[in-house]
Amino acid sequence: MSFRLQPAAPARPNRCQLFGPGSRPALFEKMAASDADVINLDLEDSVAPADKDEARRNIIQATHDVDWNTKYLTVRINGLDTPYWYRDVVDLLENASDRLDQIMIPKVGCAADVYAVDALVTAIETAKGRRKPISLEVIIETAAGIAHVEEIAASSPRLQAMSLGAADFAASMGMQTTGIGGTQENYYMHRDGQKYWSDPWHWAQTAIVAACRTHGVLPVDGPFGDFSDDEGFRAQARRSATLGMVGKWAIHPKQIAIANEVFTPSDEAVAEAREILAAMEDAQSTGAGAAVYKGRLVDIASVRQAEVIVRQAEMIAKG
Ligand SMILES: CC(C)(COP(=O)(O)OP(=O)(O)OC[C@H]1O[C@@H](n2cnc3c(N)ncnc32)[C@H](O)[C@@H]1OP(=O)(O)O)[C@@H](O)C(=O)NCCC(=O)NCCSC(=O)C[C@H](O)C(=O)O
Ligand SMILES: [Mg+2]
Repeated sequence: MSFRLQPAAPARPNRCQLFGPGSRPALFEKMAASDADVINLDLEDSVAPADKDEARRNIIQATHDVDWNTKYLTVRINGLDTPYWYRDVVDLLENASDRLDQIMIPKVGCAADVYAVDALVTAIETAKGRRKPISLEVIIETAAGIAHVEEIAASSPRLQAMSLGAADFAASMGMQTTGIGGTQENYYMHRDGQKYWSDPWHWAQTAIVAACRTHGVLPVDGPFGDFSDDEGFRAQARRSATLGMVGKWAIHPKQIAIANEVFTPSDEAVAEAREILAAMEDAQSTGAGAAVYKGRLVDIASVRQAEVIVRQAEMIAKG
C-alpha cells in the first residue's frame, strides 16, 4: 500500500438504483415500495422538455408526501449544457424536504462541472439553513468524462457514487451500436470459424472502478436497456461485480431482484471467505505467512480479498 491510504467508500448498500421519470408520479409509491437500495427520480432524459417544470414539482412534492422508508433518495438533474440544471438545483434545494439525500449530475466531463454544482448546492444549503448536507453522484457517459475520470472522482467531498451511462457513452464515443450495455453483436474475436464475444464496456468500467477506489467513491454500473433479457442483465451485473462495482441501475422493476442477488455476496462466497480468514489465522499463529486452502495458496493478500466479501455482506445485512 502507498503511504497514502486508500479511503473507504460510503458504507451503505447501493446494489440497485431504480430509475423513474419525474413526469410519472404514479410510479413513485411503487418505487418506494420496491427492494431497490437507491431511488433515482429523473429530471433529465426520460422527461420531455415541455414536462420539466411539472416533473420538478412532482419530485419536490414526493419528497414531502411519499414514505421513502430507508431508500437513498436521489434526483438526476439536467446536464450543465442545458438551460434547466440551475433551476433543478435551486428548486430542489429550496423546496424539497430533508428526505432528499443526493443529486445526480449527468454527463460530467471534468472536475469543474462538479465544482459548479457543489458551489450552488453549498450556497443554497447555507442560505436556507438546510441541516442535512446533500451528497452528489455523477454519471460518466462522455468521452471527456472517461478521459478525466480520476479528477472527477477527486472533485468534491460530497461525491459518493459514480456510474457508467452506457447509452450516452456509446453515442459520445461514436460507437457503432444502439444497444445499452451488454453484448454487442459486432464486438467479437474470430478463430477457427467461431465467434467469441468480448465486452466493449470493460475498459470504461475498470477505469471508473480504479478512479473510485482511489478516492473513496462507490463505482456503479449503469443501465441495461433490454429489460426482457434477464440472463443478459445478470451476466452484465456479474461482470461488473467481479470488477469491483457495488451495484447496477434498474430501468424496470424486473431488474431489481437480479441486481440485489448479484451484488449481495452469496452464502457460499461468505463461508469461503470466512474459511480463508480462519486458515490464515491458524497459519499466522504458527508464524507462517501463507497457508494452503483447498489446494491453493492463501496469504495476507487473500485475507484482504476475503475481508472485502465479509465486509460487504455485513454492511448489506445491517442495511
Ligand atoms: C421502461 C418503462 C417506460 C416501462 O414502463 P411500463 O410500460 O409502465 O412498464 P410495465 O407495463 O412493464 O410495468 C409493469 C409494472 O411495473 C410498474 N413500473 C414500470 N416502471 C417502473 C419503475 N421505473 N419503477 C417502479 N415501477 C415501475 C408499472 O407501473 C407496472 O405496475 P402495475 O401496473 O402495478 O403492475 C418504465 O419502466 C420506465 O419509465 N423506466 C425508467 C426509465 C428511465 O428512468 N430512464 C432513464 C434512465 S436510463 C438513461 O437515462 C440512460 C443513461 O443516462 C445512459 O446514457 O446510459
Ligand atoms: Mg445518459
